[in-house]
Amino acid sequence: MAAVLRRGVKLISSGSSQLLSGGCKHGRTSTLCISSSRPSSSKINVELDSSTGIAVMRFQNPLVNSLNLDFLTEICISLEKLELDKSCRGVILTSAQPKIFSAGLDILEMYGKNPEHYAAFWKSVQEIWLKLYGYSKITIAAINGSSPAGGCLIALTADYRIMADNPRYTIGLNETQLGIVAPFWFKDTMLNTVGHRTAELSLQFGLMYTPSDALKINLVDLVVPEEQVLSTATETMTKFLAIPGHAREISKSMMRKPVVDRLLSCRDADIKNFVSFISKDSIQKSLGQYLSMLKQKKS
Ligand SMILES: CCCCCCCCC/C=C/C(=O)SCCNC(=O)CCNC(=O)[C@H](O)C(C)(C)COP(=O)(O)OP(=O)(O)OC[C@H]1O[C@@H](n2cnc3c(N)ncnc32)[C@H](O)[C@@H]1OP(=O)(O)O
Repeated sequence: MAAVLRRGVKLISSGSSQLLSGGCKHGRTSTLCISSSRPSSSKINVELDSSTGIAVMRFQNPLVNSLNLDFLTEICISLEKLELDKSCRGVILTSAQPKIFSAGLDILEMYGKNPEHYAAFWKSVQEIWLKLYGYSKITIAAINGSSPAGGCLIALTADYRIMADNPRYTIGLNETQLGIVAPFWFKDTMLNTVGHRTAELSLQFGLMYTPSDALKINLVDLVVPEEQVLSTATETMTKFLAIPGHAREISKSMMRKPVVDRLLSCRDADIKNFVSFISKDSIQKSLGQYLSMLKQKKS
């Protein structure tokens, strides 16, 4: 998978992404950059500081980092590469888009399409969750904007969540507000983070929380001024990295594996369930109304 381009520079190419080691310099540290072979179309940017082993993965899928099939696939491929790369010890997930961490699943992937498309899309949603929730390396979400539904799920898979202290930003699993239902593995991820009662209320009402409220229910671990989100994430990563890696990794797996295994044991059934649910006329109608509401909000 890796090809040596010149001394200290390696290229790993898969799909639309390339991984260059030692190819860029940022300040005093040499970094490893992943960018698209067609830079203008890349939906993520990854920089790995080879001196610390910390990678920063920035989501850059305009306008709002909505998670469509291509974007999910690109994130997954990059995560896989980083997981295989021995020089990477942890990944910080953040956004390059202003004010938005991720708008969640791209509603257009779930609206007005055929069952084959819904199945392929849902498989990629499963894939990203399985990859992130079961990720062997440390992940920290540097939440520098709003993060509804699938965006919240991505943040929830991280080992630690740091959110920008801006009351305009909200985070939560708001699926019921769209007339849809967070599947059991979204629910389990929430439950394992905030506890049963809070998850139950949160899911039924589709609650979105401001950073300070999210902190109160442990949906995020830390709220810091916006300009400090990334530096705090790096400091926190350093603390994680001080723990013997093998022991930390086994502890993480012990907490998460049963939940991961639960989805692994019924992936096909879960896809069938999603396709049948999302194809219902009533659900399509709800999604259509929600999309119109989003558009009207502007006018
Ligand atoms: C039984 C179980 C079985 C399984 C049952 C099924 C389970 C499904 C689980 C679903 C999980 C999800 O993530 S569902 C997705 C939930 N996501 C949301 O509800 C987010 C909705 N969006 C927002 O709240 C806002 O857009 C927000 C992200 C905060 C940004 O606000 P802004 O004012 O900055 O920007 P806006 O003007 O609103 O948005 C900019 C443009 O992006 C579009 N846009 C915004 N969010 C979008 C999205 N998620 N998908 C597509 N497009 C989106 C808008 O329509 C605009 O399009 P133009 O007008 O064309 O420019």
